[in-house]
Amino acid sequence: MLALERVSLDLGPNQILSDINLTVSAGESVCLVGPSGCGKTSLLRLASGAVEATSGQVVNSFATTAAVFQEPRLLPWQRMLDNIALGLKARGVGRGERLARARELADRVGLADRYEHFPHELSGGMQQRVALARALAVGADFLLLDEPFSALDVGLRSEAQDLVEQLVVDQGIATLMVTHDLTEALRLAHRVVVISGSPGHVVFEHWVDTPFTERSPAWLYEEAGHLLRQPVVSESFLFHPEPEVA
Ligand SMILES: Nc1ncnc2c1ncn2[C@@H]1O[C@H](COP(=O)(O)OP(=O)(O)OP(=O)(O)O)[C@@H](O)[C@H]1O
Repeated sequence: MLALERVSLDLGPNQILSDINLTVSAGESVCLVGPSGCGKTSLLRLASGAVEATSGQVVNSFATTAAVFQEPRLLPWQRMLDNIALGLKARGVGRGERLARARELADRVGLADRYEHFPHELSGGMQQRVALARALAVGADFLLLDEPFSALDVGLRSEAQDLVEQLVVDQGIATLMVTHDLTEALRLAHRVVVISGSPGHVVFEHWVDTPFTERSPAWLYEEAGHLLRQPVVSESFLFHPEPEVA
């Protein structure tokens, strides 16, 4: 389980996050949405242990946490299988065993015919699937996903979402995912958390009770419409221009 209790974060002179209470339970998928700059990535960095809270408590009791970012961050000089096996190498797993495991994962993310390809020989969507397989290779029971599909076109994006849905539904992997896209959040989450303001704080939480199999495109748009009718949610998504200085 991940638990943030009354967490605040200052970076330099600025308070970025204020009084955040947030939990992610085993097997739970939580999506964070909110306007640009409200501190969503900073919250993931707190969850990963990359930064420390200025006050409050962050407890991550998942066995293995792994992260996937907006850009795939693959090693360009390594073939696809070696990229997937990177974390296993760092953990001292022998070459034969780690490549066997990497092959298994490449098959699972639909890249069975690309074992020997270098990253530049793969499409953006394929590279992102490699990044996901690399996170899974280390046996992660908790995935931090920072807008992992925002650079993909609509078709690839939907494919990648299917993959995350499988991880959540079939394998019970817990996820904390940042997205700008409310329909993506509604498709993949058990719970949608809206963050807003400066400093960022949780303004709304929405439990999605509809089973994953029943979340059709029509349902997603209707549900997003419902959510956006909540004033606190629509205000978060509105553009607030900086007041002009005379
Ligand atoms: N290392 C840092 N030092 C100082 N300020 C920082 C640092 N990193 C981020 N910030 C500031 O913290 C605020 C929140 O940034 P963060 O990237 O967490 O927001 P976000 O909600 O993920 O934004 P976006 O949706 O645009 O990716 C921003 O104002 C940013 O400028």
